[in-house]
Amino acid sequence: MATGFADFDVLLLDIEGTVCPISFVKDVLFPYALNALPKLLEQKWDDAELAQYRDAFPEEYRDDRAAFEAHFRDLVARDVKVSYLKALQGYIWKAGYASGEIKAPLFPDVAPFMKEVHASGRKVMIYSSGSVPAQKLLFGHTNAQPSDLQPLILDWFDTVNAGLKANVASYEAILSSHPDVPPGRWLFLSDNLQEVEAARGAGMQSVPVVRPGNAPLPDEHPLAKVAVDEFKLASS
Ligand SMILES: CSCCC(=O)C(=O)COP(=O)(O)O
Ligand SMILES: [Mg+2]
Repeated sequence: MATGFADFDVLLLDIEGTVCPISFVKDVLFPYALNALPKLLEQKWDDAELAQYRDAFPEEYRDDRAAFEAHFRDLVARDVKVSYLKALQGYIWKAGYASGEIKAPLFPDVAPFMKEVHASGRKVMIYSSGSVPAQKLLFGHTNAQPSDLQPLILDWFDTVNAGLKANVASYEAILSSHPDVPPGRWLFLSDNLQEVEAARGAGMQSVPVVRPGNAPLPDEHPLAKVAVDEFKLASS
């Protein structure tokens, strides 16, 4: 059993700053997509394969390659968590994971904790601003043993099927997709206090996690007192 938490039936995990360092997302994933973008647009601008991602962008960027690329770069620079950007990033990252250039560096306690929760018959689910396909790539190519942790994960949520992570309604949507589990039997872990507050607003248990590379939690915030540190998730 994990220490410090009330009992739970569902472990719902954020990704960036919770299961892996923020630097992996900001310094590896985002630059990979930015570097690959010009060639992709040059080679596939008119391809049906790219059309589903291109057509999800606002109308003013869909028919103008330069404007499209500039908009993509601007969204990434501002870390805007908009679904159409996240979908295209996930599509671009696929080649990086497949070639072995990208591998997700999970914090050392993550895989043991997920395995422990799964082995005890409880459920592990993911909720990230990254698209569900991007989440599956990440957990399919980790530094853990085995590298593919997808078999441990029962369900996946993003801004498309749940909504924005700071909104209480998004957690209510997640709860409604598993009506067999009462809200109080969920445990959501995230580095983001707004997300933790929103999950609590929907009736879930939720605490912030403290990780190397994350911004320090404000001392005066009541949730800082219940934050959990690295290496304390798993009992083993
Ligand atoms: C699914 S991996 C990419 C993560 C990502 O794009 C992102 O914006 C991270 O947001 P999170 O909600 O996991 O903090
Ligand atoms: Mg996060």
